[in-house]
Amino acid sequence: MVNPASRVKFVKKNFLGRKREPTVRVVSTEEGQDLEGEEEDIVSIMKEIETETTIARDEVIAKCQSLYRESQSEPELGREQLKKYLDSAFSNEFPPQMVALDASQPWVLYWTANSLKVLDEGYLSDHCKRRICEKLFAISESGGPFGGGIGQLPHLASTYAAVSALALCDNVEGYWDRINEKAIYDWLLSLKQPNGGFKTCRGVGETDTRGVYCALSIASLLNILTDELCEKVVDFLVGCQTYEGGFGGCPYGDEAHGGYTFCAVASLAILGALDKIDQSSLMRWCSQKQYEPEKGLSGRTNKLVDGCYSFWVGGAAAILELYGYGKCIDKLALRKYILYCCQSSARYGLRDKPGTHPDLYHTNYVLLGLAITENLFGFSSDSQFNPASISIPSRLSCINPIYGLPVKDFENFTKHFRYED
Ligand SMILES: CC(C)=CCC/C(C)=C/CC/C(C)=C/COP(=O)(O)OP(=O)(O)O
Ligand SMILES: [Zn+2]
Repeated sequence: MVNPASRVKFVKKNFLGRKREPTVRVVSTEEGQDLEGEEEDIVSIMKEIETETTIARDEVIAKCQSLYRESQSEPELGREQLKKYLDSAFSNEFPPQMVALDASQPWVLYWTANSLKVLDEGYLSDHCKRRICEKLFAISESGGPFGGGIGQLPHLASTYAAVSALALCDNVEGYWDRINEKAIYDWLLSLKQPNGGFKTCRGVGETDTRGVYCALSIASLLNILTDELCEKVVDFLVGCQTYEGGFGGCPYGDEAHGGYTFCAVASLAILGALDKIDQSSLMRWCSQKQYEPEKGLSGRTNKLVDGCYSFWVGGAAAILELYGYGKCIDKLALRKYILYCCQSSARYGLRDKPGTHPDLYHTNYVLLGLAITENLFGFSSDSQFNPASISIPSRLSCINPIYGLPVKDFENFTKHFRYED
């Protein structure tokens, strides 16, 4: 048998490059130990591995529990407050401290418009739809691909956000007919890498599952998904599933994370290749991201719950449910986390967790997560998307979990590019 101390030394020297000494502990697995003793052991191990994150988690738990105790009945979603918050994003200039969003202008449009439409299909006015399209076509007069703002290089993430935002605008002023599918297709092909991934930007830019998802979402919405574009993409994605069951950003060598996992699972769904991965370890991983007593979802092992993973992990779980693999998260518990812990009367908008400020990104993904808790996803016998509603109050628009868009908008947009009505 290998001596545990020399094994640790070997791992440390050859694989980890650690600066801190690892803790070695021999745990007895003999049967017949009394339960009391086991509990004591678990407590002492937990104390020994106290870190900045475990301390922060204790604080989050205390805040969530206090909110859960505050009101016996589940709080309602503050629709009117949210509408005001979202409308104000369209009518006010952003303050200078938000300058970093200059490279994410299509994202801001998508988050805001999508949140309004998930709240209520009628909340996005025709005036706003026109302004969104005008802004996007000012970024790319030729109809795509799109950069993050005027004069910026076309990027997969901003083109994904722009196309998603346009999908919400109901072909107002005929803008859908001005989208340049051919230019977008040629550009997507130029970003393709030999390993099956997509570079996010010509010349510069990283290659990971986010880029794959953006490329496939754009191409499938616009009906330009060809075999050439899809070549080796499944291999790239399959290689991103880690030993934990979730997906990292790149094949063979990345930590499983909710954001990358959503991108991989949604991409595999678009490619009809969910059967190529280990679904049961993926489902176990998704379940393990939901914590008690917080009830929300975290993005990776031993990290904190955050409202946006209601969609990144909740959406991956909804896609698995849609394709008949069963349930892997507790939707009613997630709903509780969202309604009790992600909204506050002090500030409009939805947030990551108690103690953080709301923002447009979290508002969109928390709302998408809440929408997921209101439906059971599945297909009808003739293979049509056929969600069933769960009877709970606060009906949001039913969403397509693969695209993060209301079903109605997804259907109108994709029909347009299939039949050119
Ligand atoms: C379509 C598209 C572009 C999707 C983006 C998906 C997404 C949210 C990716 C997240 C990437 C990442 C490593 C976050 C870690 O943040 P952190 O370390 O601050 O958070 P954590 O502690 O919760 O892991
Ligand atoms: Zn977040």
